[in-house]
Amino acid sequence: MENILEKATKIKEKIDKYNYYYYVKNESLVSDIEYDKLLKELEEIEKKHPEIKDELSPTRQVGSSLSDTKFQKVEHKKPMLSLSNTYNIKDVEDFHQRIDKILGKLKEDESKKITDYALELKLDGVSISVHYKNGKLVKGVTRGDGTVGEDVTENIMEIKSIPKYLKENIDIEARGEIVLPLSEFKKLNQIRYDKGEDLFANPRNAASGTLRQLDSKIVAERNLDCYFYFLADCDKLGIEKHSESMEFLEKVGLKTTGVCDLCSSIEELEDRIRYWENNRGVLDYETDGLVIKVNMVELWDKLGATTKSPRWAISYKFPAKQVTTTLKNITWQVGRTGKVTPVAELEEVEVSGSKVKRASLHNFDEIIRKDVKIGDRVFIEKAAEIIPQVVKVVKEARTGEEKEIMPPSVCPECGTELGREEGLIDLRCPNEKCPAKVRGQIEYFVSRDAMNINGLGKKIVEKFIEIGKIKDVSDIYDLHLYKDELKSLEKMGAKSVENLLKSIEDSKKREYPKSLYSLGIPHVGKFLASLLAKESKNIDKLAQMSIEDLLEIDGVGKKVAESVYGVFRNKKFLERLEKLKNYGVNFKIKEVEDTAEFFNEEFKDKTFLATGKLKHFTREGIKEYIESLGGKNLSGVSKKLDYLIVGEKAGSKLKKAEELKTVKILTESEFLEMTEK
Ligand SMILES: NC(=O)c1ccc[n+]([C@@H]2O[C@H](COP(=O)([O-])OP(=O)(O)OC[C@H]3O[C@@H](n4cnc5c(N)ncnc54)[C@H](O)[C@@H]3O)[C@@H](O)[C@H]2O)c1
Ligand SMILES: [Zn+2]
Repeated sequence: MENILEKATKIKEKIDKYNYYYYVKNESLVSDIEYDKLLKELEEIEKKHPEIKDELSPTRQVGSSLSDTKFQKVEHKKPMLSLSNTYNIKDVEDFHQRIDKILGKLKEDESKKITDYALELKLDGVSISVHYKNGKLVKGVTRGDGTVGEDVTENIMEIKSIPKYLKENIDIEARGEIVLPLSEFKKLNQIRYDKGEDLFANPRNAASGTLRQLDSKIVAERNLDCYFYFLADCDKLGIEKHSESMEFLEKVGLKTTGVCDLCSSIEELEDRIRYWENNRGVLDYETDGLVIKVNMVELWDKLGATTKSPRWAISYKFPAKQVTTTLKNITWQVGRTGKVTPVAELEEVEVSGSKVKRASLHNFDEIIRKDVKIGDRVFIEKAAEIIPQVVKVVKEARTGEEKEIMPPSVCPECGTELGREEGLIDLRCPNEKCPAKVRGQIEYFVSRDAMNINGLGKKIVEKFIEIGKIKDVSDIYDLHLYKDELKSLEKMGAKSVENLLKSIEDSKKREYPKSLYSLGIPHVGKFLASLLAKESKNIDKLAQMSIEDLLEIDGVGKKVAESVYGVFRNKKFLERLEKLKNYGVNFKIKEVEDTAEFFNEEFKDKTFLATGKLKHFTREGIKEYIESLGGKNLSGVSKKLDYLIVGEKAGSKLKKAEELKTVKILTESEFLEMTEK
């Protein structure tokens, strides 16, 4: 018993501290998921041991104490509660069962057992209650501890989406969520980063920190936004359904998210949950989940509330995007350009539904700016399909045992002394033969958007670099000389060797934009590679272009022009290019002539015109076909015309061609015969 009490007290102390940081200082010491777990743990203990329950337990309290607030306190007419949350469909089902049960018990309401739900986005910001009198904005109050909030009227006056006047002269209280749009959040953190200030871990902390500023000018600068999700006393306005309240809010000029999906079964709820799990990425604000509400307002009172949350609503939380973990070590990775990047080695955690052990830190400057040390508790984030990033350090969690991170002075792969290019913050290995660089270059060269060579995995590349058979990307095209070595590699059967060699051989025919991209010219990504390929037609021409020529291409800026100009004056690059060309790798745009699948000498550079009604082609279709065979289309009959294809009812054009005598006249079937040669 003693133990349980001690345990509960310890958890409470922790939660109180987290609450204080979260609600008062607008900072998170742990991720939401860890916080929620801790709170659940406390709830379980209290359920099993009701005797230790106390009124001040965080399981019964909303928010955090307002004892040292800088704002005037205002009591809410009706408490502003929290929401109980779930992370899975099973809990949503339980919620639905509970409601059904309660409503079932209310015999007189049997006829009203309408459990239609409204499903909304749960915006991750700060809640606000706004009051309008006679249509005029008079007050804005934060949720505070649920009973009493902070008067932030002056600040909300600076938020454009909270209108000073409604479209109707009415008295209402509406509640909503103030958020910092993602685009604004990025801007704000960039400014703070440039100034060397601490970063906000997420838009919620930034929104809360901004709203609770004493200086309303700062609020005005940050472009907060607000979406409403609740209309108090809507029944007095004759509104029966929550969804109708939302329409009403819009009508009087208060913005909602516009998402209020009506569902009448668990299946429908599940369907919408899945939908929003996959599609929330398109929104410019952070959503941490969905809120499911009983739509009939009349039922709300019947269902009631606990001291902390209503029983008629529940939040369904999405898998956490941000979690905290311990940074165990830093390793240094050498990329294809020689850039040496710090990689955070983490205690494994689950984030956005996948297990993560490593995160990127970009460069040494980032370590300094974020003040990262080995042993730190760090927030990491994994947004859709992006490599996890270290967001920030929890400095309050430091014990004093953390170790300073030192940048390496030599390349961890080849031992060469590292340098910094002028004006650049990145450390670089200058050794052209650095195995890590060659490895990175090959990985890039064979990748799908580049040469698309299949079967050349890391292991093979490492092995061949080790035995000295690959020193440069171009050496890939000599691999056919080492069939035996390839076959001797683990898991490489004769068939896979054959497939690999075929894939290497096929890559020589890769289109010019792709082969150009494969060269890994700094700043030339996929788009620029296609643009440069299109403009230059072949690599020799590109090599001759001056910086001015390059700048003339729409879409090419100074950085790219200098980079392209530079590589074609780099001996090592030119040597590699020469080797690749000698192996037969394609570096020119395939003109129509040679893209022709059925390349046909008779068509090459010959001119064609079709007239009359054709049986097998439309007018456009035959033109395309001619081009695909290497021919050219003319629009009129002249001495330049080589062939006139005549269909039914050919008229003046045929006559003219007959007169000229230089034009060969073909029927449609003669033309088709010609293509089959
Ligand atoms: N990381 C930390 O240290 C820490 C500390 C305290 C709280 N928290 C997080 O905050 C949560 C508790 O905070 P809370 O009480 O604000 O609850 P909550 O944020 O989980 O849910 C309630 C709030 O959701 C908001 N909301 C957004 N859209 C809504 C909509 N359509 N309808 C109704 N409400 C909507 C409202 O502001 C409401 O007050 C915890 O579960 C935890 O995730 C984290
Ligand atoms: Zn090196």
